[in-house]
Amino acid sequence: MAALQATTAVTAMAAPRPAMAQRAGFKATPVSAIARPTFSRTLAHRSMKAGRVQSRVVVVQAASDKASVVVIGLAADSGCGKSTFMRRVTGIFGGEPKPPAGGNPDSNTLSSEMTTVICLDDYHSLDRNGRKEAGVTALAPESQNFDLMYEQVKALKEGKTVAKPIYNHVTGLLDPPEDTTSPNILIIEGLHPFYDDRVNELVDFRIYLDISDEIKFAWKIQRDMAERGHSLESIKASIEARKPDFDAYIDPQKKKADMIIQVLPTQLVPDEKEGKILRVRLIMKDGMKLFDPVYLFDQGSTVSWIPCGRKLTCSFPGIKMFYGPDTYYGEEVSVLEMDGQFDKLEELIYMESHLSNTSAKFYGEITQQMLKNSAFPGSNNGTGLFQTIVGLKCREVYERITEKTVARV
Ligand SMILES: Nc1ncnc2c1ncn2[C@@H]1O[C@H](COP(=O)(O)OP(=O)(O)OP(=O)(O)O)[C@@H](O)[C@H]1O
Ligand SMILES: O=C(CO)[C@H](O)[C@H](O)COP(=O)(O)O
Repeated sequence: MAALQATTAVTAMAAPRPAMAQRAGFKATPVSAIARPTFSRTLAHRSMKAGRVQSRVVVVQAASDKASVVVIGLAADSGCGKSTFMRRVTGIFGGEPKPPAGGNPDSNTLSSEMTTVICLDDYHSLDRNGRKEAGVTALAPESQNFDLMYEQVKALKEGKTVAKPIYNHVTGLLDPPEDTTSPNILIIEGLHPFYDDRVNELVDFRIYLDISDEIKFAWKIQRDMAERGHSLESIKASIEARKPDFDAYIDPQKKKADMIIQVLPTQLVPDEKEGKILRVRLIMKDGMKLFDPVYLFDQGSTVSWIPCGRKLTCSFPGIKMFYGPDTYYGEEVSVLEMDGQFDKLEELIYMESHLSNTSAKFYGEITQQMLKNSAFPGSNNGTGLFQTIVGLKCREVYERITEKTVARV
């Protein structure tokens, strides 16, 4: 059975974490003033046989003067739009996210000037063959190395460099580790960012993409059948095989999330099963120190709004917005909902002007981001709109924790 065993010994001084900024007392510091780590040396002792990687990884690094690394967690099942979401979020911080230069072409890591996105699939402890032999899915906790995940996310948060394993989705094997340096914003995305309490504690802002079974199925068919040549039966079988572990280990993480984007079939067209028109809900925890929930018209009220008419062009079935307070697993939340889709993306500015607490830095920033990313899936509906708003919230969380100002892009 293939297994990855890695121990990470880290000798470095942890940078102190500043007290959380009070909103009123922000001091603007240019992004260019953010310090980078000064020195890093990695010793990796590896022995590799077919299907088996044993790795002892020692990261030695001098104390970093980095003020604070903000960790954002994104949880979702596979094929639920994490990559698309990440492109929207990282775009808000500027720069083009790229895999590590000159490294493994199958690396799952994407870095830009301010952000690094690591995929938690890299902490699979069993490779594809190992899971097959053990009779477990990739969603099961026994397929993950949570000890290493915790050590490395903690080290990255402390400004250190780590030798992170790579799960190769092409070969299904665990590849030799890649050096990962500490960014300003670390995004951990995957199946289990909030499952292990130690890892969960390190996360500053938790996001969950909750895609209903009907829509997940429609997206899987679209991608795996149309683009990857899989049969309908094999897609159905793969979804069914994953379902018990998804329900047991992935889905419950949404209770721990600060914001949830829930994607459901539309209620505007009876029996619409193709997943083309979506009802999308942004569920936001109330009373959080690091962000304020978005609201429509009047905070705390319950509002239903059909924006279609003279100011917003809508073809059938139109758009219906909803906003109101609710409870979610016993916690107070605010919910913003959009059912339907836009005809003309540039007219989104009309809807944007009725939303408050969006964390936009200027009038029309949401519309500008949506137009910039108009080729991404979901750009004409609530998935793109709410992913963009959550991206702006990521920036707000970063600015509140670090007391730095991110330049507008
Ligand atoms: N908002 C959306 N609207 C419509 N389709 C979408 C949307 N987001 C994703 N999809 C569909 O789902 C597929 C998977 O999206 P994406 O690659 O972003 O997901 P993922 O969670 O990163 O997947 P994986 O973990 O399997 O790599 C896309 O190819 C697209 O067909
Ligand atoms: O759920 C998943 C996370 O994206 C993958 O299925 C898991 O990582 C296993 O990958 P593969 O199917 O390439 O062996």
